[in-house]
Amino acid sequence: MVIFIWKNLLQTTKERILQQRRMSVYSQAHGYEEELIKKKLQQFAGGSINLTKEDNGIGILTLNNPKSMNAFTGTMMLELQEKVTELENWKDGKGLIIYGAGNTFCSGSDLNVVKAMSKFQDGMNMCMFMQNTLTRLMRLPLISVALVQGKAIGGGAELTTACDFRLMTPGSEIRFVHKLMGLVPGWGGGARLVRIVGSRAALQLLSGATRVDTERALHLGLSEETLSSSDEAGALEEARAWLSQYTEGPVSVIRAAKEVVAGGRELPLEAALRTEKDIFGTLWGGPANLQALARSLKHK
Ligand SMILES: CC[C@H](C(=O)O)C(=O)SCCNC(=O)CCNC(=O)[C@H](O)C(C)(C)COP(=O)(O)OP(=O)(O)OC[C@H]1O[C@@H](n2cnc3c(N)ncnc32)[C@H](O)[C@@H]1OP(=O)(O)O
Repeated sequence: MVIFIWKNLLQTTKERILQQRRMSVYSQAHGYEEELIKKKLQQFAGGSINLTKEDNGIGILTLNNPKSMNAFTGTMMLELQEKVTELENWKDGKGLIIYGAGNTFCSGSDLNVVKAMSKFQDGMNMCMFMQNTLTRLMRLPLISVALVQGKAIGGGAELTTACDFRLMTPGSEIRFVHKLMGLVPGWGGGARLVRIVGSRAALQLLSGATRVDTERALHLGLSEETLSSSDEAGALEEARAWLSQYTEGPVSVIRAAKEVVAGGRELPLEAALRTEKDIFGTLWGGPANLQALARSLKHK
């Protein structure tokens, strides 16, 4: 019995590691040294990333380092990776809201970490670590929303692009300040921005380090909506209500919808079509499908 449980546990762990690798961009083959960068990031402590999983299937991820405008310390980067793993294993999840504590979103990497990691290989490893984490976040079978209050700067702006949608509160802004630091985005925010706003607008935002206010974000399609609340509790409630219009319904169907879109977003057409067929197959003749067929089929 003990051997059976042990073997099962090993198998599950192995499957999880394989799944994480499948969802990531970089491995050792790309010169990525994950254990080394994790050890280094551990040295820069402070703040936290908190996750609450609500009964309605919506997860709330809080960036919590308000004294530094929620800048990412090393341990926050590590915690973000852990929370993404937890979300990958949350089978009842349908949606995710990411927001920052203290009425502001995130001011990117902690500048103390940036300064201490100025060696080439450290920068490359940190870049690959964050790209892996944010790619896995983007590929979660959850409909995700970045709730932008205050400022989303540098890596904070990049994080918003790893979500399916962005909602902004009055007076908030998104700004890719990398040019002003002699850089370009490194957390995958440049590549994702092109897919959200198109290459011309993305080039303007990166090469101009342009402040994107709520009006411009709406115009560019970077934001879905400007919320009416400016305070944390009110904005969070509005974001929940906005998201719930898309997360209402059976878990299997909502997650499948996200997976089909994620495939369509990233894969060449034929591969996306095959992915869609496979996901369709998981629903056809399933409980949600049969229940719907048994009900009235008029969609008035
Ligand atoms: C490798 C690039 C990386 C990436 O994209 O991958 C990055 O993200 S690099 C970081 C990019 N971000 C910045 O450069 C932000 C720098 N900070 C600012 O421009 C301002 O602080 C701002 C606009 C975020 C907020 O300005 P505001 O006037 O509203 O507040 P304060 O400046 O007084 O800030 C309060 C407090 O927070 C500290 N702070 C803010 N951002 C960071 C940060 N990224 N790292 C560390 N600390 C940060 C700021 O120093 C103040 O602390 P205090 O002790 O009061 O001086």
